[in-house]
Amino acid sequence: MTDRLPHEKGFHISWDQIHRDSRALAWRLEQQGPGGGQWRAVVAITRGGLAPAMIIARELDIRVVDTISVKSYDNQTRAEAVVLKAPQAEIMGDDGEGILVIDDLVDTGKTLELVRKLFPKAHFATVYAKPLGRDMVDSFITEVSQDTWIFFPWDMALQYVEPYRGK
Ligand SMILES: O=P(O)(O)OC[C@H]1O[C@H](OP(=O)(O)OP(=O)(O)O)[C@H](O)[C@@H]1O
Ligand code: HPA
Ligand SMILES: [Mg+2]
Repeated sequence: MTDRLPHEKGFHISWDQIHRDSRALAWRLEQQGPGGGQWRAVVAITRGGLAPAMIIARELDIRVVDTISVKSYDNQTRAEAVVLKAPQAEIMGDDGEGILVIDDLVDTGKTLELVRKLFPKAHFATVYAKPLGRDMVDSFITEVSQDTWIFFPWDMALQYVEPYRGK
């Protein structure tokens, strides 16, 4: 299945912004570990979840960090989500209880739906969320509208722009 979603607006996130928003998410997650204690591990949904997961693991002093690789988009075109690499079975346990699964954003929710099926008791957190996928995530920081495409700093480069008052 593939479908092309219209994205009327762009939301451009700087490194500074994702750092601040990921820290805010870490602080929100601090009290929510199993029994109010420490999370057993952080699992990043690669690739987009890697940078936020690193910041969150650092803030919460979690040293066990693993990844699950899910691919679901080619540029702005959505395709069926597939797991390309699973996290270590000993880390995840039977159902993911006590594990913090981190992604940069939830859009349609298909990626998280797939990971949730595998680890139903994990806690799912994203930095940004769109309305269609919001119910798939347990914690997030900022919501944007469904017709907004979020541009992350790792996908962008600084470049010259002409002055507003041209020649
Ligand atoms: O809620 P959904 O509609 O499933 O979309 C959200 C997912 O899509 C993007 O990943 P992508 O599959 O593009 O891979 P990437 O992280 O490697 O860029 C994003 O990083 C999320 O993981
Ligand atoms: O808005 C988005 N931005 C970047 N990657 C994405 N993957 C799904 N939605 C998005
Ligand atoms: Mg991703």
